[in-house]
Amino acid sequence: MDPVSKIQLAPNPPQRHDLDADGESLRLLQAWLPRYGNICRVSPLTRTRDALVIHHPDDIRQVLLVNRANYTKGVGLERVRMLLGNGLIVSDGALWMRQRRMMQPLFHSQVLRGFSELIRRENLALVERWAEVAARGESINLTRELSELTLAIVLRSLISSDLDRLIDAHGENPFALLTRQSRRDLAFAAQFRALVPLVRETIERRRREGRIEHDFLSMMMETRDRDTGEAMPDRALLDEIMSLIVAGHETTASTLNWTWYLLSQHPDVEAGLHRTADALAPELSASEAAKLPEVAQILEEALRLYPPVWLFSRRALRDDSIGAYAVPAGTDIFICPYLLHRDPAHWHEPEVFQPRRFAPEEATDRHRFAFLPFSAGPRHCIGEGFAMSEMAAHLILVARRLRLEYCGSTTPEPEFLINLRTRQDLQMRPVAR
Ligand code: HEM
Repeated sequence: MDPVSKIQLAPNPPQRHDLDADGESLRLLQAWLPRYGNICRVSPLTRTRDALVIHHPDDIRQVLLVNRANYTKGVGLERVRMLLGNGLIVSDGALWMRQRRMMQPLFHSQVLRGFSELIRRENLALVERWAEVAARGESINLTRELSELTLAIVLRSLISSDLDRLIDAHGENPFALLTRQSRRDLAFAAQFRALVPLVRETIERRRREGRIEHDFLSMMMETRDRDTGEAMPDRALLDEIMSLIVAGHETTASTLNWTWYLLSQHPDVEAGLHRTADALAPELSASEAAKLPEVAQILEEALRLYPPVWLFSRRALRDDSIGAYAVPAGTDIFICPYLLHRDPAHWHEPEVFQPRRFAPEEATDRHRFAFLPFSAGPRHCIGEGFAMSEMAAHLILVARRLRLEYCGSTTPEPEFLINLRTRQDLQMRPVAR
Protein backbone atom coordinates (compact mmCIF):
# COMPACT_ATOMS: atom_id res chain seq x y z
CA MET A 1 0.00 0.00 0.00
CA ASP A 2 1.37 3.46 -0.79
CA PRO A 3 1.82 5.91 2.10
CA VAL A 4 -1.04 8.13 1.00
CA SER A 5 -3.77 5.50 1.08
CA LYS A 6 -2.88 4.55 4.70
CA ILE A 7 -3.85 7.93 6.06
CA GLN A 8 -6.95 10.05 6.07
CA LEU A 9 -8.04 12.94 3.92
CA ALA A 10 -8.03 16.38 5.52
CA PRO A 11 -11.40 17.89 6.52
CA ASN A 12 -13.24 19.35 3.57
CA PRO A 13 -15.64 22.33 3.64
CA PRO A 14 -18.75 21.68 1.50
CA GLN A 15 -18.26 24.75 -0.72
CA ARG A 16 -16.08 24.32 -3.79
CA HIS A 17 -13.65 27.10 -4.66
CA ASP A 18 -10.56 27.72 -6.81
CA LEU A 19 -8.26 29.36 -4.28
CA ASP A 20 -6.41 32.36 -5.68
CA ALA A 21 -4.95 35.70 -4.60
CA ASP A 22 -8.31 37.47 -4.29
CA GLY A 23 -10.61 38.80 -1.59
CA GLU A 24 -13.16 35.97 -1.90
CA SER A 25 -10.47 33.35 -1.18
CA LEU A 26 -9.44 35.27 1.94
CA ARG A 27 -13.05 35.52 3.13
CA LEU A 28 -13.49 31.75 2.77
CA LEU A 29 -10.18 30.95 4.49
CA GLN A 30 -11.14 33.25 7.38
CA ALA A 31 -14.35 31.23 7.79
CA TRP A 32 -12.83 27.79 7.27
CA LEU A 33 -9.62 27.81 9.31
CA PRO A 34 -11.27 28.30 12.74
CA ARG A 35 -13.90 25.67 11.87
CA TYR A 36 -11.71 23.01 10.25
CA GLY A 37 -8.46 23.45 12.15
CA ASN A 38 -4.94 23.97 10.91
CA ILE A 39 -5.35 22.06 7.68
CA CYS A 40 -8.27 21.90 5.32
CA ARG A 41 -8.90 20.44 1.91
CA VAL A 42 -10.61 22.66 -0.63
CA SER A 43 -12.37 21.03 -3.55
CA PRO A 44 -11.97 22.97 -6.77
CA LEU A 45 -14.53 24.44 -9.13
CA THR A 46 -12.55 24.12 -12.36
CA ARG A 47 -9.20 22.62 -11.37
CA THR A 48 -8.63 18.90 -11.34
CA ARG A 49 -7.50 18.30 -7.75
CA ASP A 50 -8.37 19.23 -4.21
CA ALA A 51 -6.02 21.83 -2.73
CA LEU A 52 -4.77 21.93 0.86
CA VAL A 53 -4.51 24.98 3.09
CA ILE A 54 -1.95 24.59 5.87
CA HIS A 55 -1.84 26.94 8.81
CA HIS A 56 0.30 25.33 11.52
CA PRO A 57 3.94 26.58 11.59
CA ASP A 58 5.22 22.99 11.96
CA ASP A 59 3.38 21.93 8.80
CA ILE A 60 4.55 25.03 6.94
CA ARG A 61 8.12 24.24 8.02
CA GLN A 62 7.76 20.74 6.60
CA VAL A 63 6.67 22.04 3.19
CA LEU A 64 9.01 25.02 2.91
CA LEU A 65 12.09 23.55 4.56
CA VAL A 66 12.25 19.98 5.89
CA ASN A 67 10.73 18.22 2.89
CA ARG A 68 11.42 21.06 0.42
CA ALA A 69 12.74 18.71 -2.27
CA ASN A 70 9.18 17.42 -2.65
CA TYR A 71 7.61 20.84 -3.29
CA THR A 72 7.78 23.07 -6.29
CA LYS A 73 6.11 26.43 -6.94
CA GLY A 74 2.32 26.10 -7.02
CA VAL A 75 -0.76 27.17 -8.92
CA GLY A 76 -1.45 30.69 -10.19
CA LEU A 77 1.93 31.34 -11.76
CA GLU A 78 0.68 31.22 -15.34
CA ARG A 79 -0.41 34.87 -15.20
CA VAL A 80 2.80 35.85 -13.43
CA ARG A 81 4.86 34.05 -16.08
CA MET A 82 3.12 36.07 -18.77
CA LEU A 83 4.24 39.21 -16.97
CA LEU A 84 7.72 38.24 -15.85
CA GLY A 85 8.90 35.50 -18.19
CA ASN A 86 10.73 32.62 -16.53
CA GLY A 87 12.69 34.56 -13.88
CA LEU A 88 13.48 33.35 -10.34
CA ILE A 89 9.96 33.95 -9.04
CA VAL A 90 8.36 31.44 -11.41
CA SER A 91 11.13 29.14 -12.63
CA ASP A 92 11.63 25.68 -11.16
CA GLY A 93 13.97 22.70 -11.19
CA ALA A 94 17.42 22.94 -12.75
CA LEU A 95 16.81 26.38 -14.32
CA TRP A 96 15.77 27.90 -10.97
CA MET A 97 18.71 26.24 -9.19
CA ARG A 98 21.26 27.58 -11.68
CA GLN A 99 19.77 31.07 -11.65
CA ARG A 100 19.52 31.25 -7.84
CA ARG A 101 23.13 30.01 -7.55
CA MET A 102 24.29 32.75 -9.91
CA MET A 103 22.16 35.51 -8.40
CA GLN A 104 22.60 34.81 -4.68
CA PRO A 105 26.08 36.41 -4.33
CA LEU A 106 24.74 39.63 -5.90
CA PHE A 107 22.44 40.04 -2.89
CA HIS A 108 25.19 39.59 -0.29
CA SER A 109 25.14 42.38 2.33
CA GLN A 110 28.57 43.61 1.24
CA VAL A 111 27.43 44.00 -2.37
CA LEU A 112 24.19 45.67 -1.28
CA ARG A 113 26.22 48.26 0.62
CA GLY A 114 27.20 49.60 -2.80
CA PHE A 115 23.57 50.71 -3.35
CA SER A 116 23.39 52.78 -0.13
CA GLU A 117 24.36 56.04 -1.79
CA LEU A 118 21.78 55.67 -4.54
CA ILE A 119 19.05 54.93 -1.97
CA ARG A 120 20.12 57.95 0.06
CA ARG A 121 20.18 60.27 -2.96
CA GLU A 122 16.70 59.30 -4.16
CA ASN A 123 15.28 59.71 -0.64
CA LEU A 124 16.95 63.09 0.00
CA ALA A 125 15.43 64.42 -3.24
CA LEU A 126 12.02 63.11 -2.13
CA VAL A 127 12.35 64.68 1.34
CA GLU A 128 13.21 68.05 -0.26
CA ARG A 129 10.05 67.89 -2.37
CA TRP A 130 7.88 66.82 0.57
CA ALA A 131 9.37 69.63 2.71
CA GLU A 132 8.24 72.13 0.06
CA VAL A 133 4.74 70.59 0.11
CA ALA A 134 4.80 70.91 3.92
CA ALA A 135 5.78 74.58 3.67
CA ARG A 136 2.78 75.21 1.40
CA GLY A 137 0.49 73.31 3.83
CA GLU A 138 -0.53 70.88 1.07
CA SER A 139 -0.78 67.09 0.99
CA ILE A 140 0.77 64.26 -1.06
CA ASN A 141 -0.58 61.09 -2.63
CA LEU A 142 1.68 58.88 -0.51
CA THR A 143 0.85 55.66 -2.35
CA ARG A 144 1.83 57.16 -5.70
CA GLU A 145 4.94 58.86 -4.30
CA LEU A 146 6.21 55.62 -2.74
CA SER A 147 5.53 53.66 -5.88
CA GLU A 148 7.61 56.17 -7.87
CA LEU A 149 10.39 56.19 -5.26
CA THR A 150 10.77 52.41 -5.05
CA LEU A 151 10.54 52.07 -8.84
CA ALA A 152 13.32 54.64 -9.29
CA ILE A 153 15.50 52.86 -6.70
CA VAL A 154 15.04 49.42 -8.20
CA LEU A 155 15.59 50.68 -11.78
CA ARG A 156 18.75 52.59 -10.85
CA SER A 157 20.10 49.59 -8.93
CA LEU A 158 19.44 47.45 -12.02
CA ILE A 159 20.53 49.66 -14.93
CA SER A 160 21.89 52.86 -13.27
CA SER A 161 22.72 55.58 -15.83
CA ASP A 162 21.07 53.68 -18.72
CA LEU A 163 17.80 54.77 -17.13
CA ASP A 164 18.68 58.40 -17.93
CA ARG A 165 19.41 57.43 -21.53
CA LEU A 166 16.01 55.71 -21.79
CA ILE A 167 14.24 58.69 -20.21
CA ASP A 168 15.96 61.04 -22.70
CA ALA A 169 15.08 58.82 -25.65
CA HIS A 170 11.40 58.41 -24.66
CA GLY A 171 10.73 61.81 -23.12
CA GLU A 172 9.75 60.08 -19.86
CA ASN A 173 10.55 56.96 -17.85
CA PRO A 174 9.28 54.13 -20.10
CA PHE A 175 8.72 51.96 -16.98
CA ALA A 176 6.42 54.56 -15.38
CA LEU A 177 3.35 52.52 -16.35
CA LEU A 178 4.17 50.35 -13.31
CA THR A 179 3.28 53.23 -11.02
CA ARG A 180 0.33 54.50 -13.03
CA GLN A 181 -1.58 51.26 -13.32
CA SER A 182 -2.42 49.06 -10.37
CA ARG A 183 -4.14 46.33 -12.42
CA ARG A 184 -1.90 43.37 -13.22
CA ASP A 185 -4.09 41.86 -15.94
CA LEU A 186 -3.37 40.61 -19.46
CA ALA A 187 -3.44 44.10 -20.95
CA PHE A 188 -0.84 45.23 -18.44
CA ALA A 189 1.31 42.14 -19.09
CA ALA A 190 1.34 42.99 -22.81
CA GLN A 191 2.40 46.59 -22.13
CA PHE A 192 5.06 45.49 -19.67
CA ARG A 193 6.47 42.84 -22.01
CA ALA A 194 6.76 45.52 -24.69
CA LEU A 195 9.55 46.99 -22.54
CA VAL A 196 11.75 43.89 -22.94
CA PRO A 197 13.44 45.23 -26.12
CA LEU A 198 14.62 48.29 -24.16
CA VAL A 199 16.44 46.05 -21.69
CA ARG A 200 17.80 43.87 -24.53
CA GLU A 201 19.12 46.94 -26.31
CA THR A 202 20.74 48.12 -23.05
CA ILE A 203 22.55 44.78 -22.70
CA GLU A 204 23.75 44.88 -26.33
CA ARG A 205 24.90 48.49 -25.99
CA ARG A 206 26.96 47.70 -22.88
CA ARG A 207 28.58 44.75 -24.66
CA ARG A 208 29.42 46.92 -27.69
CA GLU A 209 30.87 49.66 -25.51
CA GLY A 210 32.61 47.21 -23.13
CA ARG A 211 31.05 49.28 -20.38
CA ILE A 212 30.74 47.94 -16.82
CA GLU A 213 28.59 49.83 -14.30
CA HIS A 214 28.09 49.41 -10.56
CA ASP A 215 24.66 47.84 -10.89
CA PHE A 216 22.85 44.49 -10.95
CA LEU A 217 22.85 44.29 -14.75
CA SER A 218 26.65 44.50 -14.99
CA MET A 219 27.04 42.03 -12.12
CA MET A 220 24.66 39.63 -13.82
CA MET A 221 26.49 39.99 -17.14
CA GLU A 222 29.86 39.40 -15.45
CA THR A 223 28.90 36.52 -13.14
CA ARG A 224 29.81 32.94 -14.07
CA ASP A 225 28.17 29.69 -13.01
CA ARG A 226 30.55 28.22 -10.48
CA ASP A 227 29.84 24.66 -11.75
CA THR A 228 30.05 25.21 -15.50
CA GLY A 229 31.96 28.51 -15.78
CA GLU A 230 29.29 29.74 -18.20
CA ALA A 231 27.76 33.23 -18.33
CA MET A 232 24.04 33.78 -17.82
CA PRO A 233 22.21 33.29 -21.14
CA ASP A 234 20.59 36.47 -22.53
CA ARG A 235 17.08 35.03 -22.25
CA ALA A 236 17.60 34.43 -18.50
CA LEU A 237 19.23 37.84 -18.06
CA LEU A 238 16.17 39.54 -19.55
CA ASP A 239 13.68 37.49 -17.51
CA GLU A 240 15.55 38.16 -14.26
CA ILE A 241 15.73 41.91 -14.88
CA MET A 242 12.00 42.10 -15.69
CA SER A 243 11.23 40.02 -12.55
CA LEU A 244 13.38 42.17 -10.28
CA ILE A 245 11.71 45.36 -11.54
CA VAL A 246 8.30 44.08 -10.45
CA ALA A 247 9.32 42.07 -7.35
CA GLY A 248 11.59 44.80 -6.05
CA HIS A 249 9.16 47.66 -6.42
CA GLU A 250 5.56 46.86 -5.47
CA THR A 251 6.29 44.97 -2.26
CA THR A 252 8.49 47.67 -0.71
CA ALA A 253 6.11 50.45 -1.84
CA SER A 254 3.14 48.68 -0.26
CA THR A 255 5.00 47.99 3.02
CA LEU A 256 6.08 51.63 3.37
CA ASN A 257 2.57 52.82 2.53
CA TRP A 258 1.09 50.79 5.39
CA THR A 259 3.98 51.70 7.70
CA TRP A 260 3.39 55.45 7.36
CA TYR A 261 -0.32 54.96 7.97
CA LEU A 262 0.37 52.87 11.10
CA LEU A 263 2.89 55.44 12.39
CA SER A 264 0.39 58.24 11.87
CA GLN A 265 -2.04 56.38 14.15
CA HIS A 266 0.53 55.56 16.87
CA PRO A 267 2.19 58.78 18.07
CA ASP A 268 4.21 56.92 20.74
CA VAL A 269 5.88 54.69 18.12
CA GLU A 270 6.30 57.66 15.79
CA ALA A 271 8.01 59.63 18.62
CA GLY A 272 10.38 56.69 19.16
CA LEU A 273 11.28 56.75 15.46
CA HIS A 274 11.97 60.50 15.69
CA ARG A 275 14.25 59.98 18.71
CA THR A 276 16.17 57.27 16.83
CA ALA A 277 16.46 59.39 13.67
CA ASP A 278 17.62 62.48 15.59
CA ALA A 279 20.35 60.57 17.42
CA LEU A 280 22.03 59.31 14.24
CA ALA A 281 24.93 60.72 12.28
CA PRO A 282 23.59 62.61 9.20
CA GLU A 283 25.48 60.44 6.71
CA LEU A 284 24.09 57.09 7.99
CA SER A 285 23.99 54.54 5.14
CA ALA A 286 21.03 52.38 4.14
CA SER A 287 22.71 49.18 5.32
CA GLU A 288 23.45 50.77 8.70
CA ALA A 289 19.83 52.00 8.96
CA ALA A 290 18.57 48.42 8.53
CA LYS A 291 20.58 47.34 11.57
CA LEU A 292 18.77 49.78 13.90
CA PRO A 293 16.55 47.52 16.00
CA GLU A 294 13.76 50.10 16.54
CA VAL A 295 13.44 50.70 12.82
CA ALA A 296 13.57 47.01 11.89
CA GLN A 297 10.87 46.32 14.51
CA ILE A 298 8.53 48.95 13.04
CA LEU A 299 8.96 47.44 9.57
CA GLU A 300 8.53 43.88 10.82
CA GLU A 301 5.34 44.82 12.62
CA ALA A 302 3.97 46.49 9.46
CA LEU A 303 4.94 43.35 7.50
CA ARG A 304 3.18 41.20 10.10
CA LEU A 305 -0.10 43.12 9.83
CA TYR A 306 0.06 43.72 6.07
CA PRO A 307 2.36 41.17 4.38
CA PRO A 308 2.44 42.19 0.68
CA VAL A 309 2.68 38.52 -0.34
CA TRP A 310 -0.34 37.53 1.75
CA LEU A 311 -0.97 34.13 0.07
CA PHE A 312 1.37 31.79 -1.77
CA SER A 313 1.44 28.18 -2.82
CA ARG A 314 3.53 25.10 -3.46
CA ARG A 315 2.80 21.87 -5.38
CA ALA A 316 3.67 18.37 -4.14
CA LEU A 317 5.84 16.46 -6.63
CA ARG A 318 5.32 13.07 -4.96
CA ASP A 319 2.89 11.67 -2.37
CA ASP A 320 3.54 12.99 1.13
CA SER A 321 1.66 13.28 4.41
CA ILE A 322 1.25 16.23 6.73
CA GLY A 323 0.39 15.12 10.26
CA ALA A 324 -2.33 12.51 9.88
CA TYR A 325 -3.38 13.74 6.46
CA ALA A 326 -2.62 12.65 2.94
CA VAL A 327 -0.91 14.88 0.39
CA PRO A 328 -1.27 13.15 -2.98
CA ALA A 329 1.28 14.07 -5.67
CA GLY A 330 0.15 17.15 -7.61
CA THR A 331 -1.70 18.73 -4.66
CA ASP A 332 -1.49 22.52 -4.47
CA ILE A 333 -0.75 23.69 -0.95
CA PHE A 334 -1.69 27.20 0.14
CA ILE A 335 -0.04 29.19 2.93
CA CYS A 336 -1.60 32.47 4.06
CA PRO A 337 0.87 34.72 5.93
CA TYR A 338 -1.89 37.32 6.46
CA LEU A 339 -3.97 34.92 8.59
CA LEU A 340 -0.93 33.26 10.19
CA HIS A 341 0.37 36.67 11.30
CA ARG A 342 -2.96 37.46 13.00
CA ASP A 343 -3.48 34.13 14.73
CA PRO A 344 -3.83 34.56 18.52
CA ALA A 345 -2.16 31.16 18.93
CA HIS A 346 1.14 32.87 18.00
CA TRP A 347 0.55 36.58 18.64
CA HIS A 348 -0.67 38.40 21.72
CA GLU A 349 -3.32 41.00 20.73
CA PRO A 350 -2.70 40.24 17.06
CA GLU A 351 -4.71 43.17 15.68
CA VAL A 352 -2.66 45.75 17.61
CA PHE A 353 0.38 47.51 16.10
CA GLN A 354 3.15 46.81 18.62
CA PRO A 355 6.64 46.88 17.11
CA ARG A 356 8.17 45.99 20.50
CA ARG A 357 6.89 42.44 20.09
CA PHE A 358 9.85 41.95 17.71
CA ALA A 359 12.41 42.93 20.36
CA PRO A 360 14.63 39.86 20.94
CA GLU A 361 13.54 39.53 24.59
CA GLU A 362 9.83 39.50 23.58
CA ALA A 363 10.17 37.02 20.75
CA THR A 364 11.92 34.14 22.50
CA ASP A 365 9.14 31.54 22.38
CA ARG A 366 7.66 32.44 19.00
CA HIS A 367 7.72 29.76 16.32
CA ARG A 368 10.14 30.73 13.55
CA PHE A 369 7.52 29.78 10.94
CA ALA A 370 4.76 31.95 12.45
CA PHE A 371 6.21 35.02 10.69
CA LEU A 372 6.69 34.64 6.95
CA PRO A 373 6.61 37.98 5.10
CA PHE A 374 9.60 36.90 3.00
CA SER A 375 8.66 33.18 2.99
CA ALA A 376 11.30 30.69 4.16
CA GLY A 377 13.47 27.85 2.92
CA PRO A 378 15.39 27.81 -0.36
CA ARG A 379 12.78 29.95 -2.18
CA HIS A 380 12.62 32.71 0.38
CA CYS A 381 12.86 36.25 -0.95
CA ILE A 382 16.30 36.92 -2.40
CA GLY A 383 15.70 40.67 -1.98
CA GLU A 384 14.96 40.66 1.78
CA GLY A 385 18.21 42.41 2.76
CA PHE A 386 17.84 44.94 -0.05
CA ALA A 387 14.22 45.66 0.89
CA MET A 388 14.91 46.03 4.61
CA SER A 389 17.79 48.47 4.13
CA GLU A 390 15.94 50.47 1.48
CA MET A 391 12.85 50.77 3.71
CA ALA A 392 14.82 51.55 6.89
CA ALA A 393 16.84 54.27 5.17
CA HIS A 394 13.63 55.80 3.83
CA LEU A 395 11.98 55.92 7.27
CA ILE A 396 15.04 57.50 8.88
CA LEU A 397 15.67 60.09 6.18
CA VAL A 398 12.04 61.23 6.15
CA ALA A 399 11.59 61.11 9.94
CA ARG A 400 14.52 63.45 10.46
CA ARG A 401 12.69 66.29 8.78
CA LEU A 402 8.99 65.44 8.61
CA ARG A 403 5.96 63.80 10.14
CA LEU A 404 3.20 62.46 7.92
CA GLU A 405 -0.42 63.08 8.98
CA TYR A 406 -3.17 60.93 7.54
CA CYS A 407 -5.77 63.06 5.74
CA GLY A 408 -8.48 60.39 5.52
CA SER A 409 -11.31 59.99 8.01
CA THR A 410 -11.67 56.20 7.77
CA THR A 411 -9.29 53.27 8.23
CA PRO A 412 -7.79 52.34 4.84
CA GLU A 413 -9.27 49.18 3.41
CA PRO A 414 -6.87 46.44 2.34
CA GLU A 415 -7.19 45.05 -1.18
CA PHE A 416 -6.20 41.41 -1.51
CA LEU A 417 -4.80 40.89 -4.99
CA ILE A 418 -1.37 39.51 -6.01
CA ASN A 419 -0.05 42.03 -3.47
CA LEU A 420 -1.86 43.33 -0.43
CA ARG A 421 -2.33 47.04 -1.10
CA THR A 422 -4.57 49.83 0.21
CA ARG A 423 -7.74 49.85 -1.89
CA GLN A 424 -7.54 53.65 -2.22
CA ASP A 425 -4.36 55.69 -2.48
CA LEU A 426 -3.41 57.26 0.87
CA GLN A 427 -3.39 61.03 1.06
CA MET A 428 -0.97 62.38 3.72
CA ARG A 429 0.03 65.83 4.91
CA PRO A 430 3.78 66.25 5.49
CA VAL A 431 4.50 68.48 8.48
CA ALA A 432 7.94 69.90 9.26
CA ARG A 433 9.31 68.71 12.61
C1 HEM B 1 8.93 44.25 1.51
C2 HEM B 1 9.50 43.78 0.44
C3 HEM B 1 9.39 42.36 -0.06
C4 HEM B 1 8.57 41.33 0.34
C5 HEM B 1 7.55 41.34 1.45
C6 HEM B 1 8.90 40.19 -0.48
C7 HEM B 1 8.31 38.93 -0.35
C8 HEM B 1 8.67 37.82 -1.08
C9 HEM B 1 8.15 36.49 -0.86
C10 HEM B 1 7.10 36.11 0.18
C11 HEM B 1 8.75 35.67 -1.76
C12 HEM B 1 8.55 34.16 -1.89
C13 HEM B 1 7.28 33.79 -2.56
C14 HEM B 1 7.09 32.29 -2.52
O1 HEM B 1 7.70 31.60 -1.69
O2 HEM B 1 6.30 31.80 -3.31
C15 HEM B 1 9.65 36.46 -2.56
C16 HEM B 1 10.44 35.98 -3.58
C17 HEM B 1 11.26 36.77 -4.33
N1 HEM B 1 11.53 38.11 -4.15
FE1 HEM B 1 10.79 39.31 -2.71
N2 HEM B 1 9.86 40.55 -1.39
C18 HEM B 1 10.21 41.86 -1.15
C19 HEM B 1 11.16 42.60 -1.82
C20 HEM B 1 11.95 42.14 -2.84
C21 HEM B 1 13.01 42.90 -3.50
C22 HEM B 1 13.43 44.32 -3.11
C23 HEM B 1 13.50 42.09 -4.48
C24 HEM B 1 14.60 42.36 -5.48
C25 HEM B 1 15.27 43.46 -5.61
C26 HEM B 1 12.78 40.83 -4.44
C27 HEM B 1 12.98 39.76 -5.28
C28 HEM B 1 12.42 38.51 -5.13
C29 HEM B 1 12.73 37.36 -5.98
C30 HEM B 1 13.66 37.38 -7.20
C31 HEM B 1 12.01 36.28 -5.47
C32 HEM B 1 12.02 34.84 -6.00
C33 HEM B 1 13.08 34.06 -5.24
C34 HEM B 1 13.19 32.59 -5.65
O3 HEM B 1 12.17 31.93 -5.83
O4 HEM B 1 14.32 32.10 -5.73
N3 HEM B 1 11.85 40.90 -3.43
N4 HEM B 1 9.59 37.78 -2.11
